[in-house]
Amino acid sequence: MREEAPEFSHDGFHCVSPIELDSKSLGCQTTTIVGEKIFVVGGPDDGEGSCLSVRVFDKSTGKWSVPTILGTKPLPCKGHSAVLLNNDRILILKQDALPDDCTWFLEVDSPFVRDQKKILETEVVAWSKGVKGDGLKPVVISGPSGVGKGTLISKLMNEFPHTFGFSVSHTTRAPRKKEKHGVHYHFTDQITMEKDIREGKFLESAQVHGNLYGTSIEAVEAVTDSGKRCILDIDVQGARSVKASLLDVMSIFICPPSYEDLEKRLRARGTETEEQVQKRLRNATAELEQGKSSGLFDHILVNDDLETCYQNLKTILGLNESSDASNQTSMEGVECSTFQSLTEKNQKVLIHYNSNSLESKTLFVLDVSSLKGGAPGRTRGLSVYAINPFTYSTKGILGNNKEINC
Ligand SMILES: Nc1nc2c(ncn2[C@@H]2O[C@H](COP(=O)(O)OP(=O)(O)O)[C@@H](O)[C@H]2O)c(=O)[nH]1
Ligand SMILES: Nc1ncnc2c1ncn2[C@@H]1O[C@H](COP(=O)(O)OP(=O)(O)O)[C@@H](O)[C@H]1O
Repeated sequence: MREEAPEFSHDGFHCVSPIELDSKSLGCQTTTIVGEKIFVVGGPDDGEGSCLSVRVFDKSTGKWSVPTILGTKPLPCKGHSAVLLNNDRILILKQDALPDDCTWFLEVDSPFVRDQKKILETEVVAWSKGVKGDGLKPVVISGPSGVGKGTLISKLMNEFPHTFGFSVSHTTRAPRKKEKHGVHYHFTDQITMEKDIREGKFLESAQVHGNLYGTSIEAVEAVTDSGKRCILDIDVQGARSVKASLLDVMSIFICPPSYEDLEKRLRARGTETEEQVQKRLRNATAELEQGKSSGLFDHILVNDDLETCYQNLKTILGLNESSDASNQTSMEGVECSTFQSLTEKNQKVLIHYNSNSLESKTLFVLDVSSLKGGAPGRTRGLSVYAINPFTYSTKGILGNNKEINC
């Protein structure tokens, strides 16, 4: 599926049309046609591997463009193969990548990309890493200031360090004494943050207690890409925005046993001025009303006795004392170093190896019929299984297939 397109030129970088490229001498580049557009992934090899750059040729206007690219980008690789799925995303299989980093999706017309195109009024594509199995939904934890969200999250992360990762938000509020930049928050200023929000870098953002807070897409993807379940500590407005977004989450609202207890905890923490304490307590009334009544949250927990609340949280999250549910998302067993091309038919993608290695290798099929999630975040539901190349014929599995080579 290759088509003529004129010479691409952007910011002084020149590249011949996709049809003329010689992948051996110029590095790995794939072209994929989606309706009126041709998506070109990768470019001339600069000696450090292809950076999987993306360019788009619009057949209707005859113009090239470099789209806005959302999501965490894949690390460079020696080469890749590409195949279009569902007319809205391109499956990219990286060569010589670690097993849990070889399967990626470049969304070109998914619901998230369509939304972002409207907001940003430009060509948009989004990267999303593919993971085996259903993975686990990110967890949103909300509740009024001082209710104990941070305390509960710390306990969870200490007990299950390999399972959970914290989504580090951005905020314009000043750091507290023990808070570290990049660990508790990315501390930033209003102008920078507003610019980043306009550029589509944030999954959600809200004005809370007089400061701007927000979850960047990168913050969530950094956690999910490390194979951990993402925890977001965000306010009720943020929880509402996330629920309305395409990120599929589990949401939990934490209540205090009483308003008086909340006030006591907030004052005992001693991190806010009296004025800030008053503001947080005033806001707590509305937050509690919204949190409890709107059906916004999947679960509501009362944090009276800390240990009891923590055990209830663990039950909701499906944890028991001895299990650390990490590593559920690895793609172990998939050999990414020697494949040559992909063939797709009926939502199954066959990974072809070069003929020399075929005799000693097992073939793998990626079943993409039950994909879930996607940008922003990972694409879950990928199933991988091996087939014996000597007992199955390619045609038998896939019928008359189309093939896209690197
Ligand atoms: N919407 C949104 N709220 C956030 C985010 N990060 C933190 N918050 C919320 O902002 C509020 C104030 O947070 P913070 O200043 O750390 O105070 P604390 O909750 O009293 O520790 C809390 O309700 C947090 O859940 C974010 O990225 N987005
Ligand atoms: N169940 C509880 N009982 C008594 N104090 C608590 C409880 N949970 C948390 N705290 C205390 O309340 C204060 C506020 O908790 P924190 O986790 O900072 O709240 P949040 O993150 O929701 O603002 C902290 O000093 C914490 O030690």
